[in-house]
Amino acid sequence: MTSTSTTSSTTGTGAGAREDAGRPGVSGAEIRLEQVTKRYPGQQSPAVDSLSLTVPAGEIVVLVGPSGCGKTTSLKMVNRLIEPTSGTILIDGADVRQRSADALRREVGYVIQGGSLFPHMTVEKNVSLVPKMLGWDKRRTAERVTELLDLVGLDPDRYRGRYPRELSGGQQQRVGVARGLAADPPVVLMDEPFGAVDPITRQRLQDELLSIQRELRKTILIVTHDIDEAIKLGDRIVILREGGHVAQYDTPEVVLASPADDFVSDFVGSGSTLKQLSLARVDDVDLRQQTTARIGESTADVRRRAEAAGDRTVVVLDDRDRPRGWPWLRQLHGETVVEPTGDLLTVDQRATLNDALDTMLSSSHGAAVVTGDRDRFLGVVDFHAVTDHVRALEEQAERHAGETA
Ligand SMILES: Nc1ncnc2c1ncn2[C@@H]1O[C@H](COP(=O)(O)OP(=O)(O)OP(=O)(O)O)[C@@H](O)[C@H]1O
Repeated sequence: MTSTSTTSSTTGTGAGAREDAGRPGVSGAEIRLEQVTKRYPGQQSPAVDSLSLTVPAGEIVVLVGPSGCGKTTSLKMVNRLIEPTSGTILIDGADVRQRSADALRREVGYVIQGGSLFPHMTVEKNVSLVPKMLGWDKRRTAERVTELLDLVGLDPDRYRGRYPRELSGGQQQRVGVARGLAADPPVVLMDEPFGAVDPITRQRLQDELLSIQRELRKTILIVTHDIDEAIKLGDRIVILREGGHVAQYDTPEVVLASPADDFVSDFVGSGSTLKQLSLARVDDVDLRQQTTARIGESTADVRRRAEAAGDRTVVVLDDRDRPRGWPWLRQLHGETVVEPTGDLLTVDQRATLNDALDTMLSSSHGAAVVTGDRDRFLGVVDFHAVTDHVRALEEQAERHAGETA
């Protein structure tokens, strides 16, 4: 794979992108910007100057760069919240200027920082806004709300009637994501979607977005100023410098390993082993198998199974295979397994090893439970897995240094 760094014409270069387009399971549509310029009235130089960029269908592409480099302007031109001064933007090959407002609403979801929910509307009303504008009937809209709240990890019965002020920042952001996905658009634009929440919630929301994307395979264009977020979320990242000029557009691996120039390497920071942990995902390492138990199951049976496997803990699952607790055997009292209390720290299989490490450090188990689609249990990631991975990275680096010496 090669890295591209050109300001005039930039397209995805990695192997995965093109092969995905049109493949079953990909519901996204390609976005193409052709020499797009935005000159705000009264400004000497353009905010975005002749930007050309192709976002392949079904991928997450992240626009990242210093403040004022034109990220938000570029994003908002895609759904015409800002009109370009010149140039063309195509979605699925067709010019966005030819689309009616309704067509754009259907095709492009929009998520911004904090969810920006209407405070006087319930969660249900907020999520139904676009379907209503598109004339969906009540039943279809209500079903869609249920489906979406479930998808973003909010119990529909519990949350649909609540007002935004009755939700935490992270929950409001989840509703914002649900609203952006409401009309099932092939393209979703996100502007600093997780900027307004604390770091742990941010990590969870990022994991959830990756998990949702595994199911939906939309084309998602995200703006952030946080390079770690870009590395974690992006199939590809676009590093912009002032004036919306592309400094580099490539996969996070290539950007980290071979920054196009000093601007990129300064922006990305040094390629330490820890940063490399942001590139590896939990599902890149071997998960430890772990005895599981069901709520209501005989405690004696569970204990026998765990002891036979040499486990001192069990992961308790609900009827949808979602982890509910992670007690030590000595904490299993009574005849049957009950819903455990206490901390259960989970990470999504697409979480980075960096996030997993953070989670493990705050767990009394020195490990974290790994979940996949719809929060289903997959196994356990522990320090051994991370240290093995670091060792492999170091060996690889030494070999590389040996070859180039
Ligand atoms: N409505 C406007 N009128 C005039 N100039 C504007 C307007 N909106 C943005 N700009 C200017 O255009 C440039 C790009 O702004 P933009 O918001 O796209 O950058 P950004 O990379 O998203 O920045 P940040 O990370 O700080 O949000 C900046 O210099 C900004 O001052």
